[in-house]
Amino acid sequence: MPTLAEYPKIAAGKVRELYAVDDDHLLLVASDRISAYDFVLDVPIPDKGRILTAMSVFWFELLGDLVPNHLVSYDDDRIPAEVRGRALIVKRLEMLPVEAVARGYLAGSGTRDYDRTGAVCGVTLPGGLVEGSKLPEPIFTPATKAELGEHDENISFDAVVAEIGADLAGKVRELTLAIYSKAADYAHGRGVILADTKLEFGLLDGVIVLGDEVLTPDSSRYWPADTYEPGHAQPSFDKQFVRDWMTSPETGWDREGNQPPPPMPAEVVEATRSRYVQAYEQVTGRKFSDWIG
Ligand SMILES: CCOC(=O)Cn1cc(-c2ncnc(N)c2C#N)cn1
Repeated sequence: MPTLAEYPKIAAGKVRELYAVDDDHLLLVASDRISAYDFVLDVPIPDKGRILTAMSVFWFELLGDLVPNHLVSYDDDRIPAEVRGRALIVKRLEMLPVEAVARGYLAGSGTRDYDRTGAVCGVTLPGGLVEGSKLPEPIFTPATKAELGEHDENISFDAVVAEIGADLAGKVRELTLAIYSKAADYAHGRGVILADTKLEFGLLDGVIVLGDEVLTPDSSRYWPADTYEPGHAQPSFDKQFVRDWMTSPETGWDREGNQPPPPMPAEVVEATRSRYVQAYEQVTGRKFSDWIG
């Protein structure tokens, strides 16, 4: 069993790292770090990396008939013991330079673009929609991959065509909407609204392959279905306890400032861990205690 230090690190995000295993394989590692209000918090959420990795594995399996994916293994000798259960051996792809986003509901930058222009990424929407509105049908709202710490920028479908060509752009849109629709329907039946999701695709021998993490609470908005009510920001299934703590009077933290947030108390950490476990078990029907690592 190799150690993580033996693998060259080739990319790092706020809460994940990517390492080279060999010419054809990479190791995608999910940490226990959590990001809220664009800050990576000091205190980790125990098992967050394992829970979100188990979620990606579930969705790769459920979506296997829709699209090939880059997952090779989540449990083999190439995975160092220190990251077992929160790391995936994946095929090395030629990644497409687009964040493939599907939205079934209006939220975040989608609401901002809609309020300003009546459209999102050039897709005109009906009038009268508000934050949290369910869209008449899911829409493809691509974005550019921003540098670490920057926000992705929403772009039009035509901009994607200019970047990767009409054929690939069309296939990426079709796959993104099909994957989102199947996953959102599946999750809704289990009490979770997937409001939107961000996917990444790559090419392997000319074939489009689904990469990255898929349909996790870090790449998607997870809302509890039982409290859904358009007209305001929906509570996050997983991050609401953290957000409420950060903005509570007792912390005195200013979200608009640039001071790092205060360290989370243990009860907020534990409550957040429980929400990740609940999201996993409720959506997949699997027991997290059965997951490796
Ligand atoms: C730190 C995490 O960064 C990313 O996930 C973004 N990213 C993905 C790749 C990638 N590159 C080749 N093949 C792949 N299978 C993948 C994947 N996934 C590179 N950056």
